Amino acid sequence: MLVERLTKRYGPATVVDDLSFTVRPGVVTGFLGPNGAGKSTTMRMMLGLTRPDSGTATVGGRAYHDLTYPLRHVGALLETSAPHRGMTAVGHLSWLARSNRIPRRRADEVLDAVGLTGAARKRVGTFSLGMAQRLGLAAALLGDPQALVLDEPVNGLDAEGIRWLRELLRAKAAEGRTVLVSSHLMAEMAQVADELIVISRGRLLAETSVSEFIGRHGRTFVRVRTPEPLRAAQEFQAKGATAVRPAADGGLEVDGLPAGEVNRIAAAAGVPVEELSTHTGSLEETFLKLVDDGGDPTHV
Ligand SMILES: Nc1ncnc2c1ncn2[C@@H]1O[C@H](COP(=O)(O)OP(=O)(O)OP(=O)(O)O)[C@@H](O)[C@H]1O
Repeated sequence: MLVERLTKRYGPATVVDDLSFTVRPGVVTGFLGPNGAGKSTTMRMMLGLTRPDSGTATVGGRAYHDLTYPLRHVGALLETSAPHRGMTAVGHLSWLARSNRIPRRRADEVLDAVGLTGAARKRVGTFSLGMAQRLGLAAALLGDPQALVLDEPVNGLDAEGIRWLRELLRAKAAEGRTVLVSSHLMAEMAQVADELIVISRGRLLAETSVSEFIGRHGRTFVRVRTPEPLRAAQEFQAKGATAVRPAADGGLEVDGLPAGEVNRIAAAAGVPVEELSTHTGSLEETFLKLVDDGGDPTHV
């Protein structure tokens, strides 16, 4: 999936601003951004539901609206794609299948895949949020598409549902499919995504792997517990630490030195070390820091 210089304005507000990125097959790509960053608008433009002011979005080289039977190419879950409340789950999926010339048996198959076989004949209006979300995923999977575009699919799922979804997305990527999944839940994204596209105020902040993103923007420090924190802090600072902070538990956080070096410095100074570990900032911290840095792409 290729997004090239997409721009969308609503009145005076530019909600998607000259945005370009590539979503590769075979991996799960997380689409991250704070609320209102423009994720849903971008996904809607990728799916031909919102018209861009400029720029293009293509799937396998074709625009979504050029696909005769789009569900066979791209499966989508959007916040607004709720089926009619009076329909049964299987009725809704059968109707979708018919409209895209997909065999009717796929409705049963995808209901089974999302764990809704028991609710197949219930009216969608009676569904819990989690069940509705599973039905939305079933619709996305219906045409056995090569690409999936899922807007906040975790919404409404319980812990077991989230685990299930994570495995499903990984399995689809492992089959060589293209999987784009948006979320504002960073911790969740860190567990499921391989690649990240980060936007803020409609602009691209980062297009990178999760580990590279944390490595480049995350804060890595060494945590040391010692009965002589003052003397230890002086030693670390004298030997190249860029900062030494007291931690809440009475230990120290040392920036700018690898753990082995911290250990050697302490040993050479005769400072006893009770505990030594390296910490990497979580995706949550990393993301908030990046967005706080002003959302200026030159920071990346
Ligand atoms: N149809 C519309 N008319 C006017 N403004 C809109 C419309 N759709 C979206 N916006 C505005 O565009 C901005 C981006 O919204 P969008 O829903 O794309 O963000 P998002 O990153 O998906 O956020 P969230 O996680 O809150 O859904 C918001 O400020 C929103 O109010």
